[in-house]
Amino acid sequence: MIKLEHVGLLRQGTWILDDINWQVKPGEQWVVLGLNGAGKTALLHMLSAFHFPVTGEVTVLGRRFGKDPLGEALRQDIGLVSQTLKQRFYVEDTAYQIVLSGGFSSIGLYETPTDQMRQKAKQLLRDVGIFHYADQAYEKLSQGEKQRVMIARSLMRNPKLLILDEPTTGLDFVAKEQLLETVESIMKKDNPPTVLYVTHHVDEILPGFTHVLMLKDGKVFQSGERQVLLTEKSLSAFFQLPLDMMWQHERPYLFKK
Ligand SMILES: Nc1ncnc2c1ncn2[C@@H]1O[C@H](COP(=O)(O)OP(=O)(O)OP(=O)(O)O)[C@@H](O)[C@H]1O
Repeated sequence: MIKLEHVGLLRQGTWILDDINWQVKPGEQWVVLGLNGAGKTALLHMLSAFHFPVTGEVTVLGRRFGKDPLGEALRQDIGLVSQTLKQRFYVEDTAYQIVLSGGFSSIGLYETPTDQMRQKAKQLLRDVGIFHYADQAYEKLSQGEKQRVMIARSLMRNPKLLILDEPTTGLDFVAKEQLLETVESIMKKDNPPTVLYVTHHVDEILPGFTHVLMLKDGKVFQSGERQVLLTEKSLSAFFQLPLDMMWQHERPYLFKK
């Protein structure tokens, strides 16, 4: 699905990604964990071909950067939900219209949707638990509902890769848990997309995630299976703090010692 070999990205004289080696195989579900400024967003934007590496080789969904067509051709297969790449919508657009527009490459509904697309948009609204807000103007929805609309929208074109960049930012506890439930349910479906879930928070590593990439100062600190990596020792070293870890409902929670 994804292969990065010795990848480096330079911005204003600083390597914001430095010698990244990372491979994501079909069937795996990944969390990308890192503190502020670790390079998580830079990495995601590279996978979506918004950044090109200065060094190394990047292959995403069988397309090798510098060799195969990228841009829209690649982004067709990637669902990206990111605060930094927030799409602009018309104020009066409803949740349903926004989800439906995900079936097209343009932001607005300039083309005529098929019946199949309309059915699909409705089903996705049900899947993310906000069908009852289908006709509500997007602008009037809460942050959590907006995020779920954006996730439903990103699933309209059956992406092979679904990238969620800090999707719980700004959500209250209830909205955050609802969003996490949505993410878990997407991963449990038949033939789910490969999810890359970016976060600062260890407790968002849901049971459905199989692997974790720990990114620090633009470098891979560790990467591998969730069960192997999530230990007090490795997380204490990662955060440079002595930590206690507790598992509840198959999710890890950290406490400073
Ligand atoms: N265009 C740029 N020019 C210079 N520095 C940049 C540029 N883009 C990002 N950076 C720097 O690269 C580093 C990584 O940024 P990035 O946004 O990828 O981090 P992040 O892990 O997503 O952080 P956060 O969790 O705060 O969103 C930061 O130190 C940032 O200031």
